[in-house]
Amino acid sequence: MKNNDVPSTATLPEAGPPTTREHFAQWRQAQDIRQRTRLGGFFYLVAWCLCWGFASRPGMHWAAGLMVTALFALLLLLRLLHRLPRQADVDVLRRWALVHWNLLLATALSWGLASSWVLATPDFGNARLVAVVSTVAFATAMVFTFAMNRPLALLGVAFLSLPGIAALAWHDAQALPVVLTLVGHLAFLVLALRRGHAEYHAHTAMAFELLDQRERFRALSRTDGLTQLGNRLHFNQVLPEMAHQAQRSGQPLSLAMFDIDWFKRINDTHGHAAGDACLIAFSGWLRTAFAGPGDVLVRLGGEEFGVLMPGTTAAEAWQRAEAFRHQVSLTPVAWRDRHIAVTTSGGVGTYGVAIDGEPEHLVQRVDRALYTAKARGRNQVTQALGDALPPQSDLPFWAS
Ligand SMILES: Nc1nc2c(ncn2[C@@H]2O[C@H](COP(=O)(O)OP(=O)(O)OP(=O)(O)O)[C@@H](O)[C@H]2O)c(=O)[nH]1
Repeated sequence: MKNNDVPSTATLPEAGPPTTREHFAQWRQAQDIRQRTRLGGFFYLVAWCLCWGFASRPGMHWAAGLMVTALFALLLLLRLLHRLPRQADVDVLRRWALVHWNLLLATALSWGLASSWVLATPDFGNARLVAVVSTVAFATAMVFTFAMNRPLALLGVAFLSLPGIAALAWHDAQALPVVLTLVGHLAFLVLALRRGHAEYHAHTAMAFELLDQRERFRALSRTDGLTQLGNRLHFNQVLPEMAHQAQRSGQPLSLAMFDIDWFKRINDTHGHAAGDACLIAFSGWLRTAFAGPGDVLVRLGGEEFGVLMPGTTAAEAWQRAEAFRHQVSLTPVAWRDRHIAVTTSGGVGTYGVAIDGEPEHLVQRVDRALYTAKARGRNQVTQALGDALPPQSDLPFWAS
């Protein structure tokens, strides 16, 4: 971002949600998957332990049972350990989601195979009911929790349900009503997934619209409509941040304030539209003259402008302001068939914790310097009291 523009929708704070539609959708999906996957792994482990523990002859299958327990414990651990990357771009998020989906599908397939073993093995006795009920619960949860990715959720449901249904149909002729009920439930889940998927993405799109509009309004509320520079609200927000940053980094932070001289006279002589043209031209000159990295330009109100220059010493700031003033005095504003001569007065100051304390004090010092420049006859730049004056050798030739 160029700092002389107010923050756009593409420049949210680091911790905020992404600001492009695709990035936001991917970010939100990853967040939802991460949040919704937390408890899932526990349920599979618990359901398996119930099946195994309530088998009528559990001792017969201790080795296999233990291995399945270890498998679900491992999958649970992997799901918990697979954390979301911070500040990730779209591709990183997409890859993360894919890896996590693989863990979810591996868990679903493991459950499908384990439950089919339970259902096909008479030793498990009443635990077979636990397996059927758990399968129904897991498949339903898969549809309602992970509807964001329809094909993968469908695959998960198939992994969870089909092995058990096949085992029941194959090994137990009396289970036909149960099999039919499970197939009916499966059909309901497919339909529910279709609707849930559409609703999930509609909701995400709406959330993005709201966020985007909020950012647009925020940027608009901080932009001056005539010059498209930041406005005073923007200035009031960035000044303390930049002062704090300067304090932390030990780098200087300078402020220049400019006021167009005899602006009322320009309005009265050439009309309000000509005055507006001067303000627009003036802001364009500011953009050209103060295009340093991190420079922040604002229209403080009326015909008054401010420039925050991070990493700029008092002497450098004064030189830049003085060079700008000189350039303005040489460049008339072309408006219709006229050339309107414009001059500006300026005040310059550098933030110092010892002198200023609060950044607002720097504004007062620079404002006073600006009024001194006006009082001394205009078309000049004055250094704020408390700042070190630039050595004479550093002054440009026209100012010495
Ligand atoms: N065209 C135009 N005029 C504006 C705008 N905002 C403020 N003004 C005018 O700017 C003028 C400012 O006049 P003053 O505050 O008296 O200052 P000045 O005439 O520049 O005199 P000094 O600052 O003392 O040199 C007023 O006439 C305002 O109406 C604007 O957006 N467009």
